[in-house]
Amino acid sequence: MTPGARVAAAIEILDDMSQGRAAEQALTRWARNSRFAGSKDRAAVRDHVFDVLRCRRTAAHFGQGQDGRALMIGLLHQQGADLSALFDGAGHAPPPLSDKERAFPGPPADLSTALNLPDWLVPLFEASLGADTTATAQALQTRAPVHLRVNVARTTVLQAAEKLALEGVDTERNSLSPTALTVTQGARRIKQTSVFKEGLVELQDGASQAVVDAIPAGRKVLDYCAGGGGKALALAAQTSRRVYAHDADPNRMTDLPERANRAGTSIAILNHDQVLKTAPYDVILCDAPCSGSGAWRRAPGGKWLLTPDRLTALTQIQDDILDATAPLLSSGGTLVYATCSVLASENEDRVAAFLDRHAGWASPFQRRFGVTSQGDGFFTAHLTRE
Ligand SMILES: C[S@@+](CC[C@H](N)C(=O)[O-])C[C@H]1O[C@@H](n2cnc3c(N)ncnc32)[C@H](O)[C@@H]1O
Repeated sequence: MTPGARVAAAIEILDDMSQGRAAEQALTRWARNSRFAGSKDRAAVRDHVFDVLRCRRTAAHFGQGQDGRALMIGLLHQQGADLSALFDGAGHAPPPLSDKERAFPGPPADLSTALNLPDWLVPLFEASLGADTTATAQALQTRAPVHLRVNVARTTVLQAAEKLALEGVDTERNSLSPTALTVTQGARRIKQTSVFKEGLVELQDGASQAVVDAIPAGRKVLDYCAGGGGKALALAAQTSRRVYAHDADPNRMTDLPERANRAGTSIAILNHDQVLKTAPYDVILCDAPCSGSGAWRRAPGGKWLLTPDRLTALTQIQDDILDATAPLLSSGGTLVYATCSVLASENEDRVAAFLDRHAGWASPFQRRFGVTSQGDGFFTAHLTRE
């Protein structure tokens, strides 16, 4: 496909999404109907669509509209692309720009458009992030870096990096975690490498790894919101641990046994009754469902779907999860709370509310991670009984 044809495909997909289809569904639908598209074409089209999702408001501002064509014109204008070369009507490229489309407006005057955030979220970002608000919102508009966790139970970081380089994946050390590598070249090849297939590395964000690194010693560990199991696998790589995984939605853990097997470790999956029967635990990790605002580079659709009501509902779920797990902790154990959110209402406020509800508890450790090249926005707090 020509660069113009890739833009036309992104326009088609964005228009499909305006009918209520999720990005992944719309991309899959397009790919199914476009067998001529090679893997590089699909990746380029996907990048266009996700770039728009990260910068939807400025794209609509510069493109002077909300449809796929306007959004792509606005995005490409922002990116400094040569629009007349892409919109030339040749082959499958979109038709040339009209005079109106070429009359680009100046920069947006209002802050929420400039920051590419919904209006209601700007005060929450400001209250949570203060002077870091603009930098965080801007970071959320960029493509997410790719990080790997080296399975140090099976290899060293140096050996993994050398083997990856031989298979065309270049990496450098990530400052947030001693097990983390940042991919600098060849990210799309990772899953085809023998290093990945043999379980020597896993895809995992740097800050997510740092959250696990900070978890205190303790043999019996319950990952209560295990999801896909990224953190459970990182915990299981610490050979001193026995890791149990639970999730309210067991389907989310379907791949976990196979991933644990590939990593040469094992994780016991527990349903709710088994969680109660197996208690107490030395450590309980509550990587709670959250807005995902620290990871909106990866899943930008969430930025536009979050509502004030949904955020309030999430904070109630976060409180409920902490209340449900606190009694399952052994004496001297640590309850670890974590989110990939940058909002204080999901982070420090939840810890404060927990301490208000539970006399005799303290939070000896809290850490926030900003949205950077080294990791997503995360928060973690340790809760202990005094
Ligand atoms: C942030 S994700 C977990 C990500 C995972 N820990 C990882 O590192 O890959 C949150 C998970 O919490 C689960 N969840 C939601 N409500 C829950 C509840 N009340 N009890 C347990 N898990 C819950 C969701 O199904 C989701 O998989």
